[in-house]
Amino acid sequence: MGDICNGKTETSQQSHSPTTNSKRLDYISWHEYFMATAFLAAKRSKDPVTQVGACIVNEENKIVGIGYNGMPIGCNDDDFPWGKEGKETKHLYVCHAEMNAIVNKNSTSLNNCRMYVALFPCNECAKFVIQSGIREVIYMSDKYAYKRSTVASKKMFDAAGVKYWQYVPKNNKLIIDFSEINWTNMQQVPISPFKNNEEQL
Ligand SMILES: Nc1ccn([C@H]2C[C@H](O)[C@@H](COP(=O)(O)O)O2)c(=O)n1
Repeated sequence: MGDICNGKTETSQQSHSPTTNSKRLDYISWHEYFMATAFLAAKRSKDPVTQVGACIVNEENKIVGIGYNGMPIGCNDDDFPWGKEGKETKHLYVCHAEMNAIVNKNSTSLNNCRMYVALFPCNECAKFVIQSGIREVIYMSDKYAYKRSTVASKKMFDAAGVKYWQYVPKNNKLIIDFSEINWTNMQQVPISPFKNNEEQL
C-alpha cells in the first residue's frame, strides 16, 4: 500500500523507464486517486454552476460509495430549477454529492470510512456523515467557510470527533487520455495458452 493515507504528505515519485524490471514510480497516490474519483463523479452533475463529487473509501482503501449533486430520483432535471435567484431555486431540491455518496453505498457499514469531497460539507450533509460512521473528511474547496452552515458542520465534526483536512494536490491537473493505451501495439500481452495441445490458429 506504500503511500497510505493518514498524513497530508505525498510520496515523491519520479518517472521511470518502462524497460527496467522494477515497478513504475510515477503512479498517483491514494489521495490523488480518490479525490480524482470524486472530481470525475462531479462531471455527471447537471448543475450549471457548481459540480460537486464525493467518494467514500473504507479502511482497506476500497471505494464503497460515490455521488454527485443532482435532483432526487423521479424529479426530472429538465423540469426542476437550476437557478439561484427567486423563490424556486435549485437549493430547495438538489441532493448534495455527500448525501448521494452515502445513500449509494455498496457496503453494509461506513464505519471508520473516509470521504473525499470537492467542497466542504454543509450542515445537513455533516449530520449524514456523522451518523453514517465516517471518521474523516478530506475536502478540496472551503469556499463557503464564511457560511453559518459550514461553521455548524465544523462544530458538529469537532464534537463528534470527525477529522477534516484540506487536500492540496501535487498536480493541478490529472489528464485522462483514452488513447494512451495503444491496443494495436501492446507488447506485454502474453500469447494465449493452447487448449488441449491444439495448434494456435
Ligand atoms: N458540500 C456541498 C455543497 C454544495 N453542493 C451542491 C448543491 C448545489 O447543487 C451546488 C451548490 O450550488 P452553488 O450555490 O454553490 O452554486 O452544489 C454539494 O453537493 N455539496
